[in-house]
Amino acid sequence: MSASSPSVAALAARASGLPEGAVPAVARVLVWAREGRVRVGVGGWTVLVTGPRRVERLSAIWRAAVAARPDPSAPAHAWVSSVFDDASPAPAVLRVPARILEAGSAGGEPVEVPARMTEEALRAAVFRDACVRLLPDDDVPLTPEDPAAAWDDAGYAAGVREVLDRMASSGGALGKVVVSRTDTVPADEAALWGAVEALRAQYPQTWVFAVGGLVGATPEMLATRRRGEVTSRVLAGSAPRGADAAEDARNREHLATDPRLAEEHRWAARSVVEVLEPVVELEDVDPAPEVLTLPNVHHLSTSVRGRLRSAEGTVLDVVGPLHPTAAVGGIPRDAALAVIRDVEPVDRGRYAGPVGWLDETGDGEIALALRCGQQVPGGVRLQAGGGIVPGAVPEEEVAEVAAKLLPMRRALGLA
Ligand SMILES: C=C(O[C@H]1C=CC=C(C(=O)O)[C@@H]1O)C(=O)O
Repeated sequence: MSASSPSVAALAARASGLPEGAVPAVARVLVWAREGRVRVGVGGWTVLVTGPRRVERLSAIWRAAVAARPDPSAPAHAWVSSVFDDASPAPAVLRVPARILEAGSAGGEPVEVPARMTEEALRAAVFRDACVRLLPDDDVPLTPEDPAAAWDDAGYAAGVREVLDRMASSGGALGKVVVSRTDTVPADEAALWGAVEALRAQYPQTWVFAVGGLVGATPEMLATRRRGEVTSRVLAGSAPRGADAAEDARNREHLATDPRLAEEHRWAARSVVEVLEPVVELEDVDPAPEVLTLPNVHHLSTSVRGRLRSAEGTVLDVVGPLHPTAAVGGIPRDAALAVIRDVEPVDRGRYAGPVGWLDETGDGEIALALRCGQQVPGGVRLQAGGGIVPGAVPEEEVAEVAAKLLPMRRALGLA
């Protein structure tokens, strides 16, 4: 980031037309940032969706709203953040800002991103769906929190053991379950804005986002769609960063060669390839993984790319059947989901759900909401998880999740 590029909070204040020094609430601002470029959206409308097939319904609502506008070909832009589990009481969110500003790494004046939506068009798009609420502003109600229900380290280790027991008694039917935990910390608005800035500066390889108070820096891209081209970045299998260069190289080498981690990764990559293949002409149906090194952790990473077989739909229609991938759910998917619902003490809400943006053509970028925190009354609920496969060691899993919580803890000034 260049010294002359504005902070995200300053950009949001400017987009909101606030006086010098005033800053809007994080939960009301939309952010999407990567490698020095940042977009913020403010004002506009909020669509809240509950019930099944939320990602596909968000796509249908967006397409209907675009088509219902006076000029359906004019630019339009929305942010989305869906829940991990369709059974969650928390709503999926479609935010349509009234104003969008973008700033680049080269500095210079922020530019206005043209976008035109009307309340009438959104009303026309949602009126048939009884499980949808259209709010006439930028408010996304925060869900109350019960930190007493959350696991501590010992609770998480016990949860991992429970999952390993269930795998053993499944006779091999249950191959992988991603288990996650929460950590609710106090944070005010200034700390959250500071976190957005710190994540941008420290994790340029990730996508930094804020939607309805869910703030994070995710390294995992479910799907991008751009003029018929689709890409996906699958992550699964992790190793800690070393304390020095030699230990770091050993950890990286272990990740690149360990058969259990390779198997865990292959499952996750296969689950994405199998879902995409019917709708995307893939360049390679058996792509090889690489090691992605982030400041806090190494990951096995596979890039999948190809061309859409049909121009219909939106990036959310690509994502709907993919979610939840084995990187956040497990294998087999439904059995793993049932275990997650049963074992985890706190509903995931929008953690590990699809998060990103899309435009009037249906193009966009939808990542997985990982390495993030959800603003709750008085603080932020951080959440991270890890893939559990037979042979996993609970204490190592505790350490892995701590490493994944670190970006947010550090960004909030807590570590
Ligand atoms: C579920 C998370 O990470 C997933 C993504 C990458 C690597 C993972 C792993 O190695 O277990 C997880 O599947 C999380 O960060 O909360």
